Amino acid sequence: MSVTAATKPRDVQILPIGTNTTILRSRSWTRLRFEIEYALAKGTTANSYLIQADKTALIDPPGETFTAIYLEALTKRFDFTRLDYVILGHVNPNRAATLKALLEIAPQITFVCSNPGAINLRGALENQDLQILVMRGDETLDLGQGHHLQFIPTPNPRYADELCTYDPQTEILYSDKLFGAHICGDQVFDEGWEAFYEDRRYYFDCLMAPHARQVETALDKLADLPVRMYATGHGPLVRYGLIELTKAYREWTQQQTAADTTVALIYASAYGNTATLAQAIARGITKAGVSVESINCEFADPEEIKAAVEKAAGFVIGSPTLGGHAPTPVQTALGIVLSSATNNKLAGVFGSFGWSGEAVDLIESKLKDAGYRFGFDTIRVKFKPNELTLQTCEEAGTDFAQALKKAARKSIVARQPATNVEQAVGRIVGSLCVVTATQGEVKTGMLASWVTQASFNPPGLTIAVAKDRAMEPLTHTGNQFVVNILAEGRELRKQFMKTYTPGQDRFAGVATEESSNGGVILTDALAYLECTVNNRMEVGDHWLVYATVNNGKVLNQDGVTAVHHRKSASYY
Ligand SMILES: Cc1cc2nc3c(=O)[nH]c(=O)nc-3n(C[C@H](O)[C@H](O)[C@H](O)COP(=O)(O)O)c2cc1C
Repeated sequence: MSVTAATKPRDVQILPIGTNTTILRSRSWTRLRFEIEYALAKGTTANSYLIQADKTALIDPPGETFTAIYLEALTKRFDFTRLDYVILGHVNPNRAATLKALLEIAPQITFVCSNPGAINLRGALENQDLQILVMRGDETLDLGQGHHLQFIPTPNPRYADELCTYDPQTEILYSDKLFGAHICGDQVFDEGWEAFYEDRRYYFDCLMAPHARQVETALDKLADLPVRMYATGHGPLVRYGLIELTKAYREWTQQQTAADTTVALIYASAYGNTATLAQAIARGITKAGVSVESINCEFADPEEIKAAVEKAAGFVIGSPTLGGHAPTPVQTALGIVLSSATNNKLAGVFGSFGWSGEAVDLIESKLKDAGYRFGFDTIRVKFKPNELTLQTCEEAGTDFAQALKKAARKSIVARQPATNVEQAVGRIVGSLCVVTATQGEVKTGMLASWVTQASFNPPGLTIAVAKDRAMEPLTHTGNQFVVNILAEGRELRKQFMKTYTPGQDRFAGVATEESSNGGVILTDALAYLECTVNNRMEVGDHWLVYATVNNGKVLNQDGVTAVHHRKSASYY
């Protein structure tokens, strides 16, 4: 049997990367969890580092799915009685099992983390007596032989305890969540870094864009360090493309902070489920060109919440239900929202619950009573989200953003007549197609008329996909889709011109078959083409997706290709 990503076992890859410095990459070849940041399904690596100078420090041991194999790999190369410090870029409950196991074999460990990290750590390990060195920004840690470590707190709403570590000996910045990517492979460094660009951008869009302001502050704090390498928490290390990636992070954050329309995304999450929903909603909003100011109300002060709500065109509140209530920080935030948000702002509510879900009901009813309009139907998810609930969240976020953009356009100008250029460009015609794609349980389809043959050998085509289309996440390099070319006639066209609610089945009532690449063939189409995405290019408000055609067939020999005629380039 051949070893594919789906069957490849998890392992730990070990390599020296600098003086006295080793990386241990815990590799997961398949999608790790149902969180939007893993949606490209390329696996990931949890990167940990070992610095062995006069003193020894271990940075960021992995989560519990790796506890056994990670410790086994380390035991073969390292004497645990020599381990002095464990440095944590952030503390998440998932790491607790590994840290507890480490403490058992090396009880002398001193943990090194930020102040909020220390609070999380004592909670996660259920131990108030841990030895912890708290790094607030000015303190350093000398491991000897030039490894005089500096620490830079880079907090954000999702990881309030984030801490970067800089080693002047090797000029390595241990950047935790910053600059990462979810990709698994044999390559440790980023030679040929352009190939990772798409994944890094997607990772940024999911994880960084909703708190671009804090990312900008982090970039400012890190700007003066002479860094030779970003030792990231996930994916290949950044060495060759360091300058370009730093510049790209600046540009991407500025795109967010400069956007005209903002949504305040206010939430709390005790166990991470509501935070996962928040991230998917944020992704849906930002991909439609509206920026998100995300606020974790556990760590935000009232003034910050008030300012974000006043500035925003809409707000979305998320809460878990704990003991029949919304947690106190959410109740406080709701009070601030009700007293500071005028009721022409668009509202949305979501949350994870276990059995009764009172928190979401309470927030929804208070907002309704206060007269707010809702940008999507309230989202209630039982415990952990799955692929479908995440898709629903993403699409709900996009609907929310589109409603805001529409309102903003209306308030500026009545529809302007098409310009000469728009009229002329509008005369370009394309055949009318329905592009369909499947990933796991998610099936989607969209009407497209910007489909063009692009190459003959291999047979290839381009499709322009608007950035806010539901389909967009399924059109990344390596994804497969089917182009169903429609025949003249309105039936199929009508089905896909409807407006769909988030997560709604777009194929209900339509005759379909499964294609050999797992996609959806519309049996009543004129022809279909099975394609694999080869490349994508950012072109203004669209992604231009180049795909090669692996298979295809004419289904209706007598039909004529439906063509989409328009009067102007400014609408579809
Ligand atoms: C201590 C505790 C109390 C809970 N109380 C409720 C409850 O009263 N009603 C309910 O629907 N779910 C309850 N749950 C389930 C949580 O709402 C559920 O685990 C949810 O996914 C947590 O979301 P979070 O990960 O964003 O914190 C409770 C869970 C815990 C741990």
